[in-house]
Amino acid sequence: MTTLFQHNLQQHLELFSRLSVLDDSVMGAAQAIADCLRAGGKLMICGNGGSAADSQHIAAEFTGRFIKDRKPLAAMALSTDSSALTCIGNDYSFAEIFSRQVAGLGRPGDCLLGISTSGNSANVIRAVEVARGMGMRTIGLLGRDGGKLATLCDCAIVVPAEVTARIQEAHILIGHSICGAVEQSLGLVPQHGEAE
Ligand SMILES: O=C(CO)[C@@H](O)[C@H](O)[C@H](O)[C@H](O)COP(=O)(O)O
Ligand SMILES: [Zn+2]
Repeated sequence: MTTLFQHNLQQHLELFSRLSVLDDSVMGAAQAIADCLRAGGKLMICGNGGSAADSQHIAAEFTGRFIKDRKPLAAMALSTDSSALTCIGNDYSFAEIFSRQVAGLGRPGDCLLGISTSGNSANVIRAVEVARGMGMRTIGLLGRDGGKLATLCDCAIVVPAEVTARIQEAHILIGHSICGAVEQSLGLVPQHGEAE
């Protein structure tokens, strides 16, 4: 009888063994973000629950540091301001908690990264709709069949799995990879494999 941990580990390893199919979409997303930052734009990130945590984790890799010391990069999570979230959720609707921040803080040329394992969270969908209307680039970090966000986003990264926890584990690998690839594209760190 395998333990729950062994079961989860097998699922995780099986999924991760298939993730190289996402190489083009992950590197395409990194290129879009690097181009945005190079032009003076910023990256906004949103998601619910575990994906809210992933949003702030990834944003902090940009503004703080990832692996090596380098200049801060412009990124922000839209899941962290409890006053904005409760005001917008209370006075408007929960579906608007991210979109209203995008409308207030976003600028044409900025990027929005929406994280959703189902691809169907209404507040992430609204944020992407508003961002698109403002001339921002939109990237979906998704799972399952990608949901509604798969067709709505300029770039969709759809983790081919059904279990929310496994999808989230893949999302953070992808988030780290995007951050590293952006640093490389901006010339802030050596290319991987180069002597350091
Ligand atoms: O972390 C987990 C489950 O692993 C949960 O908090 C999960 O993120 C929440 O149920 C979210 O509301 C799910 O939303 P989404 O990924 O479908 O957009
Ligand atoms: Zn989780």
